[in-house]
Amino acid sequence: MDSLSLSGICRHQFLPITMLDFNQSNHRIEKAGFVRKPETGGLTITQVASPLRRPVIVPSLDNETVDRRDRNHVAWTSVRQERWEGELVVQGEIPLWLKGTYLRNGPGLWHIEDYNFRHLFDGYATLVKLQFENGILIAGHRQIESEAYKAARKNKKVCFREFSEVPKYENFMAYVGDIAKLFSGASLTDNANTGVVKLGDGRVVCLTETQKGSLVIDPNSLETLGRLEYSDSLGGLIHSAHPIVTDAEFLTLLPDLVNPGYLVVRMEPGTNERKVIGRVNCRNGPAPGWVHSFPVTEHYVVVPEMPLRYCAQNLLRAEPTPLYKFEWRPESKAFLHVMCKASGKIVASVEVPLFVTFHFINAYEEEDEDGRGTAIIADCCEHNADATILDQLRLQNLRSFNGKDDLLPDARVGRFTIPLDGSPYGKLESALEPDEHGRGMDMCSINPTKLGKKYRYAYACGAQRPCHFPNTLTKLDLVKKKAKNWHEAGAVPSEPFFVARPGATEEDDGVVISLISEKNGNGYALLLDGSTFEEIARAKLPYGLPYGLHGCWVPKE
Ligand SMILES: CC1=C[C@H](O/C=C(C)\C=C\C2=C(C)CCCC2(C)C)OC1=O
Ligand SMILES: CC(/C=C/C=O)=C\C=C\O
Ligand SMILES: [Fe+2]
Repeated sequence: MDSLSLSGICRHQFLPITMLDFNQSNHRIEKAGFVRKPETGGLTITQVASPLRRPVIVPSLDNETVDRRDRNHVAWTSVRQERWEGELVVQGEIPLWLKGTYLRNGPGLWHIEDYNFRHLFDGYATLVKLQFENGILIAGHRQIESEAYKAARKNKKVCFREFSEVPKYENFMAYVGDIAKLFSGASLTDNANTGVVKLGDGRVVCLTETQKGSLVIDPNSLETLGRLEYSDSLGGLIHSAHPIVTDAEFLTLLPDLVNPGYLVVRMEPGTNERKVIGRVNCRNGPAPGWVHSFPVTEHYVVVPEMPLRYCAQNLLRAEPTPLYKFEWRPESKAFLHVMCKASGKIVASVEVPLFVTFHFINAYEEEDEDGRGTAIIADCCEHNADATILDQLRLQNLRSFNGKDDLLPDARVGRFTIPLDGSPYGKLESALEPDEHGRGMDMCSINPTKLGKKYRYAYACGAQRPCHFPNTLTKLDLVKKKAKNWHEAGAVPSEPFFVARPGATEEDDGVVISLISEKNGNGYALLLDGSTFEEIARAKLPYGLPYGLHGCWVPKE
């Protein structure tokens, strides 16, 4: 679908409710109805029209006026306008019990003026919503108004330190000044582009790795309401991008880069105060391992100490390194620490084989016949101890897929066994044969009622080779050690998100939601049955959206 046909389709099928294009402040309009192609730096002019017959952006990396659909996948192309909302036409049937809003966050804008970002994780946050009620689906997206995003729009340049992008310094003194601001956190980004969570008190918060990037949003309008200011004095600048959030608590890890270790903290609903449960000192190495996520069981928090360590030197650099703010330190080894949630005491600390993970899937306690805990099982999307996955997520690599070369490094469901009898070593094995899911594995969800408990099913993205990025939706049966894969040629699906049917007794009784970015530039919301993993509904969006990372469910009360 091109932008000209968008106008017709929108009026008849998508019923746009609101729309705002980027042209008003972000991109120069050469003349009415024409825009400079923003990602080229070239002068090619493309005529476009929007549902309201105002000019909108057709982002392209090409320097010629060609059909961009053949060249650059919409998954890796900046979102074309600031916001949109409208009702979608549904093919199939949305279950009537599905009442609420699925929110998905992710980096959706990878350029400022003519400057193009390099890494997937640098993009300014785009929040997407799918509101389900009575079989009707209203969709929308909107940019999150972080200080970093607003400053970049206003000043037409990167103003804060992002995942890999840093502001361009006019001279050495400006660089030194910015480094000084790094220690206070002032120069760090608040671009909350990673996840979105609903706290027990109803607040909905978008998150990233920086603590200042905890932004409260309105789940209906997607408006940015303000920063969640933590009222404690725990300090530190960073935290895990994936807190464990339930109606009862918000648990997270605060890495300590000065005295290598992690604080395990807990925040009650209705407060902004995190309280320390306990501290884990690193067993090895000059800095803590990256804690993008961590798992919990019913009684314990598992703190991972990966050989992929934060690196102060790389943090200070003006240009990205292959491992960005991290470094690979195999000699520092890998450990898992187990902390009792009630007492803060460390009950186990074991060395494990080297590993690399972004995402833990779940964890649970194993017991003997007398109900005594014998071990903890912790599952994660494990990248075969190869940190190069981080560099594979450069946009140039993602955009360069030609349908032939197979560049996605192998990954698996890594299953750790942590003995609770004082043994010094833990085990790491594949939970199922990785060929079951094409040796790709990331972006996982489970039935939230199984959090910290023995579970059977997980949903994630696997791979149909050849590919550069996970491209299947996969249901994992961890008991039968089998996977069922959904795949559509050329499509990039985002994290399959499981929503349980109210009153369900079976673990997989529910739906799985994903947003699909298609090869031809289109996109749709997809609903699969959680049990059969067959399609139950899909609804075409007015235009394909960029890839997004993590989501949450806000039930309608
Ligand atoms: C994954 C993933 C990437 C994205 O990260 C965003 C930022 C701003 C991360 C910044 C940093 C590190 C990754 C390491 C230590 C310092 C700091 C600069 C805060 O969010 C994600 O979830
Ligand atoms: C997209 C991704 C990690 C996202 C982190 O939040 C990993 C994909 C790897 O295969
Ligand atoms: Fe993540």
